[in-house]
Parts: sequence; structure tokens; C-alpha cells
Amino acid sequence: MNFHEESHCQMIGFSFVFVFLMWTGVGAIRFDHLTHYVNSHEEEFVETLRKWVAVESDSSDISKRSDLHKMMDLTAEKLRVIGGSVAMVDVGMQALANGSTIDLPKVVTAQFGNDPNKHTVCIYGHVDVQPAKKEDGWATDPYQLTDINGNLYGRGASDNKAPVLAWIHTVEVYRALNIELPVNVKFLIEGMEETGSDGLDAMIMAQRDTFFTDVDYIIISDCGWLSRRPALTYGTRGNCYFFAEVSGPKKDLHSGVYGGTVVEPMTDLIGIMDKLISPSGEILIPGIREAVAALSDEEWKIYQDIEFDVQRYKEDIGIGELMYNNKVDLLAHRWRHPTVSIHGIEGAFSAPGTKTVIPAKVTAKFSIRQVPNMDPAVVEKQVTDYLNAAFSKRKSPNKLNVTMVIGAKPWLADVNNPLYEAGRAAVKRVFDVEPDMIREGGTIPIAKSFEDVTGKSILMLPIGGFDDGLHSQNEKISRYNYIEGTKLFISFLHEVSQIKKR
Ligand SMILES: CC(C)C[C@H](NC(=O)CN)C(=O)O
Repeated sequence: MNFHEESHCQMIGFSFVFVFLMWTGVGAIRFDHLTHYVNSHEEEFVETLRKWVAVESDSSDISKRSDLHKMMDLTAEKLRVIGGSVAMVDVGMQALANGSTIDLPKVVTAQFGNDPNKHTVCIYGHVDVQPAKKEDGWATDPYQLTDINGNLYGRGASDNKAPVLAWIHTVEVYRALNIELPVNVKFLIEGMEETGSDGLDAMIMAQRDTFFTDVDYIIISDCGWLSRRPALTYGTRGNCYFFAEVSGPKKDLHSGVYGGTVVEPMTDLIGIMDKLISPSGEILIPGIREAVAALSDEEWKIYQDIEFDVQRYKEDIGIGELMYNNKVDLLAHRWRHPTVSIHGIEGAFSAPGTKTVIPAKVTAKFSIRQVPNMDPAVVEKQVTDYLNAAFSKRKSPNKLNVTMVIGAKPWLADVNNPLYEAGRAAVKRVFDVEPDMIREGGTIPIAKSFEDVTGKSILMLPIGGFDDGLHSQNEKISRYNYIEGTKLFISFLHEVSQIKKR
């Protein structure tokens, strides 16, 4: 049944001729009403995004924890104002490296409708962000949403505040126009995604037989398109994030006075970091590459058929040469092969200037993106054993301590699920194209647990642009993606309502 046919049903009781005449028009008018409302409220939607981006909800910086709590309150308030039954779920405390603890941000849940004859979708998203400072190289203040040529710049604009708001606006639009929601809608919005979703696993386990019992489908819009073509995402990589701390002298030392007499922690650290990955991108930790599921001919063909401009990709990131030059290798290494990234070294001298210091303690931060069939628990042991062995070969008097602080699994969907059909139809209706079927190189830490714990199917329905600069300087979402994305969600809810109830 489509929008037209649904209207047909509601006309029962009117004369056949009248229904026939109305049949082709009323459903379309309803969809037009909804999308017209979206268009005419664009500025209001942008203003709400502005307020949300202004909150520095950086989950990795504990000095920003009160902002994060404020962000969860704002989210709950927004959902309450549009009529949801909202709960703020306490998920306990976060254990910090120094042995102390701090409150985790509450998880916000909300419910709109509980008609047993309708499907129930649960929208998952997050409102915490990655760190950002103007001096990192932003052209504008990262926490002041700035519109430049229809692009809305600000930290968290695309990851994931605008997509969460687009979902909230979707419900708001139905309610404002007094049009019944075609499905029951639940929300689960968290504030720790960017640091591994601390507390959420336990929460979904605890609410498996309450909040999740009537949920049929889980929808996540925390990813982006591959090109200008809308996409459906059927896989994400996982992430094992490590700290490797090398400590030596009890305090920082003058390199002129002490250099040449002590084994420097930084030298040890760089030495072992260099053992993780070869210059050509080969992971050197035994066992990792062997675990990776082979690329099938079918998958190769899917990648081959995807529209992806390698030259444009290079230009977008400002790079002359990539590690792989053909599309299939590039996509495969972005989506379905593991990789090692070294993110930073805490304790290193990194300010401008020429301080001649020997840092006493340095901590490297690196992560390995996981793919099927890797297991974070196994990777933790492989990495720890390997680095300890490499370190002991150096015969250094310093100490090495390796810890895994995030262990998020990869996720892969069954694209034959009717949810994907609903996604395709919604994209077709709003954008008049077939979506790309893509995987995501990034991680949604909770995706696999959602599936394992609740047994529900997941669809990732992105609205972010391919060039949104997630985690980077000048993150943005375009007005086009924000507004048309909201229409996509409206259309998608309708399509889900058409899936046969089991
Ligand atoms: C475990 C990571 C910190 C999660 C993070 N997720 C996203 O960016 C998705 N919004 C990632 O780095 O992939």
C-alpha cells in the first residue's frame, strides 16, 4: 500500500465514485502537506540545530561533563515538548584512568504511540561530539553554527546532532499537522557514543524485556553517503582503542643535561609504534590479517558497480596519492579490511616553540578498526602480547603498560530484510534514484550489541553528506541534506508501515 492507497482505506464509507476520484490525489496531498511543513519550517529547524551545536557536549573531556548533561536535558526537553513520554535513564558511573569515577550522561528514551497493530521503530542516535577547538584549524567557531553557502558548519552538526533532530522533526511534523504516525516511534539517544558508548550495553540488556519488547526495527542515522547519491548502509567496522604508556624518570628532564644518559620513554614508544603497521599499510601484528573474512566475488561485484569518483575523493581530502588507486581496493580497504591509526601521544611536547624536554611519561593512543570475523577480546590479547614482546626486545629500563579502552565490534546486516526494501522505496520517493548500498569505515559501537541483545533488525539510513568532515576541522551538514533528509525519514516511516506484520 502506498500513500495513495492508504488514503483509499480511510475513505471507506464514502461513495465508490467519490473514492475513485479521490484515490489518486489524497495520499499525495498528505505527503505534500508533510513535506511542505518541513520546507516552511526550515529556519526553525536550523535554529534548533544552532542551539544544539552551541553545547560543547564533548564526551571525551571530563571537564565538559556538565555540558554533556545539559545536552541530554535539551534532548529530553525537545522530545517532551512534541508530546513524547520521555525517560532519562541513569546508566551509572564512568571509571576514570586515575581510579576515580564520574557520572555518565543519562540515556534519553522516548515513546510516541503504542498501537499494537502498528510496527514500532526505535531510532538510535547520539548527541555527544568529538573534541574541537578553533585553533585546530577551523575557519569558524566550532560551537557557533555558521551558514556558508547553504552548508551549516559546527562540531557535531552532521555527527550526529542534525540527523537526530531530523528524526525528532519527523515526529513533530506529523503531530503538528494532526496526521497519525504510521508506526509507533521510540527514541534512544545517548551521550557517550564518541568514546565507545560506556554504560549503554548494560542499559539495553536491562531493558531488553521492557523498552525493547515491542520494538520491531532499530534505525540508525549516524553515518554518511558515499557520494552525492543517497545510500543505505549495511555494515560498519568496529574499533579497538588502545593506550600504550611508557614511563621512565620521575619527572621531565632537560635534554642537554640528561640526554645521552637515560633511555628516553618517547624513543621506546616510537620504536614500538613503528612495529604496528608497515609503510604500505600491512598490519604487522600476528593473527589480525588472518582473521579477516575473504572478499567474495559477489561483494567484489557490488563494489565494482558503486558510483565512486577516486579523483574527487583525493581532492576532497587534499592528497596527491592514495594507498590504492582502483575503486574496489579503495572501498574494500575503507570498509572491510582492518587498519591501524595512531591518533596522538599524550605527554609529548606539542606546543609551538622549541622546548628541549625529555618527557618522563608518554602515552600513545592508537586504534584498530575491526571487521568480520575479528573479535575485540582476541585483538586485545594479540596487540598486548605483541607490543610487550617488541618492548622487551629493546631491553629498556622503562615500563610499558598497554590497555584497551574501547572494544567495539563490527556489524553487518542482512540486506534481504524488508527494512532495506522500505529504505530503498523511501529514497526513491524523495530523491528519485536508487540508493547506493554501502558499508561504513567508522564504528557505531552499540550496533552489534543491539542486534545480539534485542534480536531486532537494524537499518542504517544516513543523511550526512560524503564531504561532511566528521571528526575533522570544519564539520558541516548542508541544509539540503538536513531538510531533504527529514523528508526521507517521513517517507521511510510510511514505507515501514507497509511491511507485513508477522
Ligand atoms: C568508537 C569510536 C569512537 C566511534 C566513532 N563513531 C562515529 O564517529 C560515528 N558517529 C568512530 O570513530 O567511528
